Formats: sequence, C-alpha cells, structure tokens
Amino acid sequence: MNQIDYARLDRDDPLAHKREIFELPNDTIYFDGNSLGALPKIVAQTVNETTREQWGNDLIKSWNQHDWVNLPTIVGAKIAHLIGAQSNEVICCDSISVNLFKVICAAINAVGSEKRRVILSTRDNFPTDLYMVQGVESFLGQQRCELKLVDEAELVDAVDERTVAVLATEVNFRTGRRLDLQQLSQAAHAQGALMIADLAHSAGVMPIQLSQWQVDYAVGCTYKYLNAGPGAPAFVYVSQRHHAKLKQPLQGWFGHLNPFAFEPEYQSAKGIRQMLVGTPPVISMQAVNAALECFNDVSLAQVRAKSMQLTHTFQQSLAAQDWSSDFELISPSHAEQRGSQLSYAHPNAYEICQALIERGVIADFRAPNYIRFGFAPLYNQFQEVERAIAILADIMSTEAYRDPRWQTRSTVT
Ligand SMILES: Cc1ncc(COP(=O)(O)O)c(C=O)c1O
Ligand SMILES: Nc1c(O)cccc1C(=O)C[C@H](N)C(=O)O
Repeated sequence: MNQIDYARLDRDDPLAHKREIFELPNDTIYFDGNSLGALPKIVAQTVNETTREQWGNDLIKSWNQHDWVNLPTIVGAKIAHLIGAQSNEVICCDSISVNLFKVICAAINAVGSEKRRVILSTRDNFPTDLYMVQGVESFLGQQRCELKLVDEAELVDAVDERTVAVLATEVNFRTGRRLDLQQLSQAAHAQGALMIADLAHSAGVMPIQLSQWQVDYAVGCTYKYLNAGPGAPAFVYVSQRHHAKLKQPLQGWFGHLNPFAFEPEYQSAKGIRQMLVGTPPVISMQAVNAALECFNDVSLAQVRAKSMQLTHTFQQSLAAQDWSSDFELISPSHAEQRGSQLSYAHPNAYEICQALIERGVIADFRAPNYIRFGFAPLYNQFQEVERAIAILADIMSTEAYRDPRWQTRSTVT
C-alpha cells in the first residue's frame, strides 16, 4: 500500500506559494522544466512592456533610456548570484554552443601548446559540447586541439600533462547523474589544466559555488530552470583569475573596448564584456531579467531540498507499482547524486511518453529508449507526482501506449 501523504507534503512545502507566479495550464502536469521552463507571469508582462512601451514608444532612445546597452552585464550579475560567482564574472549572451566555442578557445589560448592540446570530456556529454570541440579541432588542427572522451567515472584519473581543459556537464542530460565540479577542478589544476563546466541542467535548481570550486570557465542556459523562455540567451562565466589575459576569437563589435567609436581595429573590452559578440537580443534578455525575479525570495538550498524530495517521492511511488520492474532507473538511486530529473529505460519509452503527453503529463523521450521526468521545485507539486503515477499506472495496465499513431516519431522530442 502506498503510504505517502502527498497532500501533507504540499502543505508543508515552503515553496508552495511560488507556483502561482507561473502561467500553467490547469489540465497539465508539467515534468519537462528541464528542457523548457514554464512561463512566469512577470515575463509575459515584461515582454509586453518592452515591446509596446520601450521599443514601440521610446524607439532607439531605449538603448540609453532603458539601459538596453548594459543588459548583458546587468543580467549577468544577477545570474552570478545564483552560481556562486562575482558579478563581474558572468555575462548573458548567445547560446551555450557559441559560448562554449569562446571558452574552449580561451582555454587553449591560456594554457595550450603542441604538447598540451587535449580537451577532455565524457562520451555521454550533451552532443553540442562535443561538436563544438570537434569544430575547434578541425579549424586549429590536432596539433592544437584534440578531443579525448572517457566515461564519467574515469574523468578524474584521465587528466594529465597533455590536458588543456576538462569539459564537463554538472548534471548529465540523459541520466541526471551529478558530477563533482570541485573535485574535477582540483584534478584539472593539479595537472596544470583548466576546468570548463556546463551548467545547463543545474543553474537555478541547485546551489553552485563556481568561485569556491575554482572553476575557470562555465556556460549555462536560461530557458530550463531559469524559466526565461525558448531560445532565451545563455550565460558565460570567466573567473577573474583569467580576465587580464582573456582572449577569444569571436571579436564582434559589442566586445570592443569602445563599440560606439566604430574604429577599424579590434581592441577588446576589459574583463567579461570581451565575451560579447553582437547586438544583444533585447526582448528575450528582458525576459531573462524578469524571470530571475522568481528567485528573489528563495534560497537555492530550499530549491535543492524540494528537488530531492520530489525525485525521491516520484521514484518511491513508481517503485511501489507492480509493473515497476519494467522501468529500469538509469539515474542514480540516491537523490544527492542526481540533478532534478529521473530517467528510466523501457523498451516502449517513446510510446509511453506519447500516451502520457496525451493524458496531460508532459515528460520527454531521449533516444534510444529513455523516458525523462524533470522536476521544477518552483512550480511542481507532490500531488502532481501522485496523479502522474496514477495516470502512468493506467497506461501500463491498459497497454494504452500500444497505439499505431506512435509508430512514427516526431522531430522534436
Ligand atoms: C548540457 C547541455 N548543454 C548544451 C545544451 C544546448 O545549448 P544551446 O542550445 O543553448 O546551445 C543543452 C540543451 O539544449 C544541454 O542540455
Ligand atoms: N534547447 C532545446 C530546443 O531548442 C528544443 C528541444 C529541446 C531542447 C533542449 O533544451 C534539450 C535539452 N538540452 C535536453 O536536455 O535534452
């Protein structure tokens, strides 16, 4: 018998009041905030205001009047607060992929040589991280950049005197396994290498201490747990230790020391501003700025505590079902060792995921046969876990997932 008192868990939840600041459809249980966060009401209002009042009314004057020109640093400073960095170490711009290109090149420029040319990463890293290294490798040649891939468990021991940087994602997008960034940073530094972290699945959902952990460079997105909307600009962190010699090859005019002098020669801005390339996407950057307000009165320790409780409760509820042995948990079984998601392997994962979505439970499928449930502590409720498991139980007992409509897979999953 299921002993969990979901209603009591919701009553005792110190973050319960945050749900009402989001627009969420009544008939939906949204367990996909690890792919695209929900819409905060303030973001909808801010986008409307930026478009109608600032752009519509104040037109080009807005660059100064509404400080559009400084949004990347203003927003970067707010993100810095959530990832344990100094305000001048983070800037909001571009996508994770583009920011990775900049930091991979910056790391090669800082410590690389023909002898030290390996970017060490994990086989199961998010593909864009690996593609970006492969891109640098093919441009610079293998004398300057060589991608080496190992399993997550081998990462610490694989660092050696040939390593330029360890490139690791804190929370694995497939399995949800969490890596110890501090330990990786120490292992990298012990060999004279640098540490690059991808925070896509951790920023906004767990405490991160980039300065304390001595991470050298980091990237992350704002459209997952930071709830800034589809394609909202990403962020990049460069430790102050590297500011004086910072150099990256995407020398756009916004990263110039004096962009509005329109000089023909590039001269880089000082510090983190050098990571800028072109004109910031103002409307979506205002969305990021507004979305960050959702974190004003919460601590990330509280967010992490609820996240662990949500994953634990979901896993406990699923394990109590008589069909649970068909679902193989591929996430770590201890909540501390995973991010805010649970992934299960099942031969019919795709079809089950579609059947859940049709019944209002949004999870996602990852090839080859994984179903992922992401938990966003600012808006998910324990009673949603209860309802989702009941719906899943119905799908499994009626075999509703065996539906010919799901023989063909959609492009975005
Ligand atoms: C770990 C990780 N890194 C990078 C990305 C992609 O980032 P972007 O699309 O901003 O380049 C994602 C998800 O899209 C991701 O999960
Ligand atoms: N960025 C995405 C997109 O533009 C479309 C669909 C999904 C995404 C994602 O963020 C995928 C995500 N990084 C993942 O962990 O699978």
